[in-house]
Amino acid sequence: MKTLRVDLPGRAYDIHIERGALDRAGELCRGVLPRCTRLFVVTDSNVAPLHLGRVVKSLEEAGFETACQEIPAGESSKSPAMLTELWENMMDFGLTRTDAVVALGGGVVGDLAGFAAATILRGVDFIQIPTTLLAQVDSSVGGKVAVDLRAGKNLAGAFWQPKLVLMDPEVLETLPDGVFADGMAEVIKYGCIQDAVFFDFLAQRPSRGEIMAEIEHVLYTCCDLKRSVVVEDERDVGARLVLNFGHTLGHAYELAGNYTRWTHGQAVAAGMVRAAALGEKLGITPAGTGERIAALLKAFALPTAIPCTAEEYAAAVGLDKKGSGGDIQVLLLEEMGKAVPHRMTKAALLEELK
Ligand SMILES: NC(=O)c1ccc[n+]([C@@H]2O[C@H](COP(=O)([O-])OP(=O)(O)OC[C@H]3O[C@@H](n4cnc5c(N)ncnc54)[C@H](O)[C@@H]3O)[C@@H](O)[C@H]2O)c1
Ligand SMILES: O=C(O)C(=O)C[C@@H](O)[C@H](O)[C@H](O)COP(=O)(O)O
Ligand SMILES: [Zn+2]
Repeated sequence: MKTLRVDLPGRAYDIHIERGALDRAGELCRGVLPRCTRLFVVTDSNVAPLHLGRVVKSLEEAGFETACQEIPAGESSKSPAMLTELWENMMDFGLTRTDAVVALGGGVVGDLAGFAAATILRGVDFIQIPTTLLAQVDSSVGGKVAVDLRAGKNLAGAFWQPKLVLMDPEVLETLPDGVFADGMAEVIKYGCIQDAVFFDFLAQRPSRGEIMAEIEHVLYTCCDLKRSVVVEDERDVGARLVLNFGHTLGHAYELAGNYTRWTHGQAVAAGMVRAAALGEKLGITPAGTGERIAALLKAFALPTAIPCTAEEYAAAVGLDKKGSGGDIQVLLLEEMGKAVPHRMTKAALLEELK
């Protein structure tokens, strides 16, 4: 069992990593929600049959009254329409300001349920129980919650920190290989942006079996890296920007695939390789860095290039939250393990991407 503290003033919380933790969800939630009587649990159609029963049993044994909403699995559920449905069902359940929302699932469930928690009754407590590798190493930590709009990804959202992140590495055993690989894209991202030693550690373990043999170390390392930047810059204006490495172009690839062709992890994988190539061309990233990243991504069958038109790049660059006016901050690697924001005009970036 390992615990990390996200030490934000007034909003500090633990990331609890423990095999079998799903069966302790009740007592662990009770520890951070002493006055709560009702829990509204959001999960999806794949996770519900696999893991929901154990969680609800444990929550009810700890004295919580529960209601569960199972959303259809997939990115299309991260929508304003689904958010409205959640709000209405929360009120029908009788949720009050001292009650809470539980997100049991991957990044889609976490982002959607988290935004519902941030907004219902002007904000109620929220617990993250991430069940994908991506959600465990990235989306459940740091409080970015959102839904997608027609125009693009994560365009309506909030910063709303959970009261607890409870992760059970055993739930990763039921993941399809492709979903495990999506998580590896964000795992590899941490090596690229913050920790060259961790990148080498991953490069020496280029398979699901080898990563799972060290899973507690992997989860702890990624969450610790994310925790460190979130504590420094919760609102994503400085240090936290590094977590967006590969995402400006990644969001363009998700858009190019109409949010169905490519998963977030796949799009980020190709986005990191393209960003490394851009950095190499601009003389900021050491030659050969993109190849090293691509080789590791390929070991997990992740794409290293995704077709995208100039219009799709322009649309995504225009919506990127790191942009203001005609400028954008692109994350580039100064060296393996060190990402830096690089300010350039949107026009110059689009020219480079041609
Ligand atoms: N908030 C953040 O900081 C942040 C960070 C990274 C990504 N994201 C968002 O996260 C989303 C992607 O998350 P994701 O990759 O977890 O996708 P996802 O939530 O769609 O989950 C992927 C698939 O795995 C299934 N699944 C989940 N847990 C399972 C389990 N234990 N066993 C079997 N199947 C399981 C799901 O039903 C789904 O079909 C994107 O919307 C992305 O924008 C947010
Ligand atoms: O937590 C962060 O900060 C991140 O940027 C993590 C990313 O992996 C994640 O995909 C995030 O949702 C992207 O946010 P956005 O601000 O680019 O919408
Ligand atoms: Zn991401």
